Amino acid sequence: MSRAGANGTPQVSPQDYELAGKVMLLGDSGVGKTCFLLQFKDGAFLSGTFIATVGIDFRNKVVAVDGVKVKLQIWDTAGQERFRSVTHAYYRDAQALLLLYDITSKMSFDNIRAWLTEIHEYAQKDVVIMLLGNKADVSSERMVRTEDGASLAREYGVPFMETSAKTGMNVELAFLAIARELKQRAVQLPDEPRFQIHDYIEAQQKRSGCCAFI
Ligand SMILES: Nc1nc2c(ncn2[C@@H]2O[C@H](COP(=O)(O)OP(=O)(O)OP(=O)(O)O)[C@@H](O)[C@H]2O)c(=O)[nH]1
Ligand SMILES: [Mg+2]
Repeated sequence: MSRAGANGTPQVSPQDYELAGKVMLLGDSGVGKTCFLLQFKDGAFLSGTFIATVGIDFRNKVVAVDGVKVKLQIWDTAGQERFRSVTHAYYRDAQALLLLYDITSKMSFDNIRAWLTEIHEYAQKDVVIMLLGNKADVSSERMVRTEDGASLAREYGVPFMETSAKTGMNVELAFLAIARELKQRAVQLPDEPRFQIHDYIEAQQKRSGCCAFI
């Protein structure tokens, strides 16, 4: 996390935000990373032909956390194996990683352990990780049970949610939870209780009447 202006980018001027953090989207090709980012950025879903990301791309979005503007610089990586060496180079700069699988693809879920091994190899030790089971809207083709996602996340001590880049379910919550965690790390007041990302997600999901699986 950096103060505004320390690593300003051309797309958002420094006065538009007070803190900045880098977030990376990871997971197998086709799990919905690009759609997840576009849903958050533009509130739109691109259905139809799947166009696999080549290499890496990023988008900025500024969100407000308790009156503090946090600029999330979100890196959308290619899930295809042949781009791995390109994306590895970016892990070290990331403060947060959203790791996605597709609930309709057992293989994408089985590969999560390998992704976590890569993360431990290449990312910063204190990186914030969140596991997301995407495409929750296609329940008829579900191949991964919600409990299995939740128990894998528990095993690794990371928060977990099912999401849909199509309907927008839990998309904003995932990014807001990350922004809040990054803000708390950057501006921790002495008497302020430590922010707990798990508790925050659970409370937000209860408020929205949705499902907490963390
Ligand atoms: N029903 C449904 N389809 C989705 C969802 N998210 C993505 N898709 C579809 O899944 C396909 C792959 O989505 P992408 O976002 O391009 O996948 P990706 O993870 O970026 O793939 P790579 O760039 O190759 O790593 C597309 O055809 C999307 O329309 C979702 O939440 N629900
Ligand atoms: Mg993509």
